[in-house]
Amino acid sequence: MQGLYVITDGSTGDTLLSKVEQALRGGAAIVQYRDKTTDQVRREQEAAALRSLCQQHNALFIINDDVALAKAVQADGVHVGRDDSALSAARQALGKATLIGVSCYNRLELALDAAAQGADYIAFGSFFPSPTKPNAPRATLALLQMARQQLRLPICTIGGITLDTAPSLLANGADMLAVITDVFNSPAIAQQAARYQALVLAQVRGMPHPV
Ligand SMILES: Cc1ncc(COP(=O)(O)OP(=O)(O)O)c(N)n1
Ligand SMILES: Cc1ncsc1CCOP(=O)(O)O
Ligand SMILES: [Mg+2]
Repeated sequence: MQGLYVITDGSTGDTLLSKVEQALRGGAAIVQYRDKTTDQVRREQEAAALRSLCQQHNALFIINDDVALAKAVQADGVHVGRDDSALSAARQALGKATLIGVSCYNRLELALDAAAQGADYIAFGSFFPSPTKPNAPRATLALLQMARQQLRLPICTIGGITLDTAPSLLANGADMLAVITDVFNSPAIAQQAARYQALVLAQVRGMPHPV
């Protein structure tokens, strides 16, 4: 797993679909549906629509928090944090073929534990002040470097990421850049997503080839 990982910004209905479609056109590799409401009917409709949109663009589709919804719409994966289902329960409900991502905040020990329990990727953050989650714990580039050395799993970074800060995350071992505001608040979403994908490609191309 690698590239721009966009997370929906709370938009609903046609606005949501249009914003995600633009991000996918720009090259987003992964889309997470993050909707904190309890409107189950709308949530299921939107998740199903986003799933087909992602399929059309060969992007992975991940559901935030809700293991049952991920199962209902056959999403590619689910993302869980400390207030959500345990990784073991999510794995039991979803099986081996579904991706499970785990939030590890600023704690390497959580990531090592998640890796040992079979997580498919782990996420650290917030790396920068986040307009979406201003009180999120702050992670450092030093933590990211250590995690890169100790973990074989794909590493996702999140929190206040912009085009200016993204290169520092990629240079220190991030595989994925999870972004809400800097993509979905952009007046030109597709172009903004394409700029992120270009940064990821530049990093991959600049990396020394394994011997
Ligand atoms: C890719 C990614 N990383 C971290 C989070 C945060 O998850 P969590 O701590 O469960 O907080 P909420 O997003 O549920 O408020 C995420 N969603 N995605
Ligand atoms: C869900 C989440 N977890 C830590 S920061 C964050 C929000 C990231 O959004 P933004 O890109 O707007 O800072
Ligand atoms: Mg959560």
